[in-house]
Amino acid sequence: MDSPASKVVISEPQLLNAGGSSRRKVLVLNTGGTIGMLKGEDGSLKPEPGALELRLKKIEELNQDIFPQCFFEEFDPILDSADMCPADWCTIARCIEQHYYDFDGFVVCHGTDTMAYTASALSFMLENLGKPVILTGSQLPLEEPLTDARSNLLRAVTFAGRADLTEVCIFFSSKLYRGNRSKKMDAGSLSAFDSPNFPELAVVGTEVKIHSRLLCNPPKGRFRVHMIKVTEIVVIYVVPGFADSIFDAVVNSGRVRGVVLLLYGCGNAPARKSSFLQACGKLVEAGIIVVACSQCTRGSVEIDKYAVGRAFADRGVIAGFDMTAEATVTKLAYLLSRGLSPAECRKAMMENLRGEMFSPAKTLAPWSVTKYEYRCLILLDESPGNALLIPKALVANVHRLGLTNVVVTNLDGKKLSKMLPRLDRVLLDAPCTGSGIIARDPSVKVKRGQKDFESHSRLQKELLTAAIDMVDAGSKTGGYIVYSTCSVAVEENEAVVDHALKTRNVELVSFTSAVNFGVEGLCKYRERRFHPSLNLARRYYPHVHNMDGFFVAKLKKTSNKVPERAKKDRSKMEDKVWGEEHWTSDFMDSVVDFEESNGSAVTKKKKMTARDRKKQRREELVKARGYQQKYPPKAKEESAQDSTEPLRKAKVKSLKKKKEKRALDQDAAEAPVKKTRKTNKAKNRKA
Ligand SMILES: NC(=O)C[C@H](N)C(=O)O
Repeated sequence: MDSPASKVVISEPQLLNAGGSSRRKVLVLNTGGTIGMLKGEDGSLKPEPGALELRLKKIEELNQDIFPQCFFEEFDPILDSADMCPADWCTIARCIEQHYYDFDGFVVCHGTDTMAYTASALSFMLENLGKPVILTGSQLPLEEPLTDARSNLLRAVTFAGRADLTEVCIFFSSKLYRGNRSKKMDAGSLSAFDSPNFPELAVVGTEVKIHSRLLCNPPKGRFRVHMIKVTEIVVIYVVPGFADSIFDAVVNSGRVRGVVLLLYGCGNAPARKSSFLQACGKLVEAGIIVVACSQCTRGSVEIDKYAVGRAFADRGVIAGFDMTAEATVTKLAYLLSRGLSPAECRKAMMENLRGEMFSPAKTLAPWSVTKYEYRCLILLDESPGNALLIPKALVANVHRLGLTNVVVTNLDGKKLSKMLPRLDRVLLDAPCTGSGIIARDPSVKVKRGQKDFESHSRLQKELLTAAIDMVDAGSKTGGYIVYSTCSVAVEENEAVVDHALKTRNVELVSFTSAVNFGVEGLCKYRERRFHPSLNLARRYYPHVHNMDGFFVAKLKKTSNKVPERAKKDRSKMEDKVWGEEHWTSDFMDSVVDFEESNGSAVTKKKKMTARDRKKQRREELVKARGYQQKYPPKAKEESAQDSTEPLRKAKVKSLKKKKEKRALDQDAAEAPVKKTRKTNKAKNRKA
């Protein structure tokens, strides 16, 4: 740390653009680099204080609503990044700490040459970071007409305004990378960066594609800043036939605290020449942390894969797995600066702290397995039996979780229990209707019908039963089944678990204290009743928990025996024979005759006569014409009687009688006239 550290004049940061204060606020901190350089008289590029701020203020687009409100601060002096040192990383970290609660995000303008080191260092120094810190720069100065600075900076600012990013990133040439995974790969290209062992977090094309599942989880603790004070770290790039005696100098100096060895391939070095091996042993004995990284940009160090590598592991050299050299060096410096003992430091070096590596050690923690030799089987529910297509997102998730020894298959999940030995744990994230994503995709409301819920529920019950059958109840490390769906439907959640509780020897158990949010599973829903222990399951709702709707239940298998299923009543009747020879008098007496009055089903079944049909049609017609409403039946109190039918019949009868009588009277009245006419006619004829 020989060069003097830069300072940030912490005053009031300068506002760069107009716009309402309702916009998110981003602080742009210029540390230097080509982005703000100007050509000197000799034609060489030099950092020019104030030049970047001036240029930025002229960018009209920054005033548009899509950009956050930007404020500006600058290093004093601003530096070519080749001149930056850990003290400058501390200056950046301090500036962020100072303004942490004033801004929603931070952009650090930085030279490209050591940007990956600064990004890695900041990722460790800023513990529990809950806001985006985006480093960016350019290969050409902002002054140049065809510069890449402008688009890099404008994009970096928009990413810094996002609430879902809570980590240190590098944005360069249309891609957003995790800071401690990135590397400057090209000295001349405008796409200078890459993150060789980890997918990019976002890609900018005609639209921005964020790979949300790769992002670091929001922090659970308070934001804290740690400074890097220990810088006595040596990086040795191993080449064939080099002199081992230089190691003595390292050991004898008494100052070196850490050594990063850049070895061949997956962590190999010459072991036949025992002097190198012995020298490494001496370093470890002296309390120096020796970490092996690879000279290859892609892949991971597996120090014990080859005999030559194993010899180093036996001497206490630890693997840096798939970390970049930049991340390894800065992580080592950070851990040593935190005052950890060599043993603690070695342990932490192999743990994944900020997404910088995928280390088995870290991922084993939630699985509470102490060895690395475990296997994770991932079953895809896509097209069972067809050629296996592993989705990119799955690969990315495996990386994110740091899973190793993963087997992916698309065999039929219901048959899997017969193909595998008993397992310790199974996580069944069952295929579901996805009703929980309603907030993100409201179209599920119309896409899913009752049949989907029923069919999914059936499949889920089968899969959960199969998953339980796969687990060994006697497992010392597990015997657990976790069932989850991204649905909020009772049919797909509580009903499925309840079915498992009835058909297998399992019980619901509570989650660890880490799962400290969500609401309890339902024990009753409308007419349905579930096992009371279903309150141990957890439900998550989009409108309450600000996430997709989700259900999760943890089951512990209590026995490998499959319980006898309770027989249904009808099974008792199976041995009854309905042959004629069994029609004994007793049997015939037991037959129940349904009375017409109370056996509505029987009456319904009675064949309708033409008269009945006519009557029914008439009633329907009357109803359709609304006569009932216009002339409601008077007999309200009459309805209190058993039936209105006899009354109605009596009324009809009397009406009929009246009608007949009237007709007779009419006939009687008409009859003499006819007679007279007849007599007249007869008289006439006679005459
Ligand atoms: N493109 C650049 O920014 C390179 C410059 N030398 C720097 O790292 O500061």
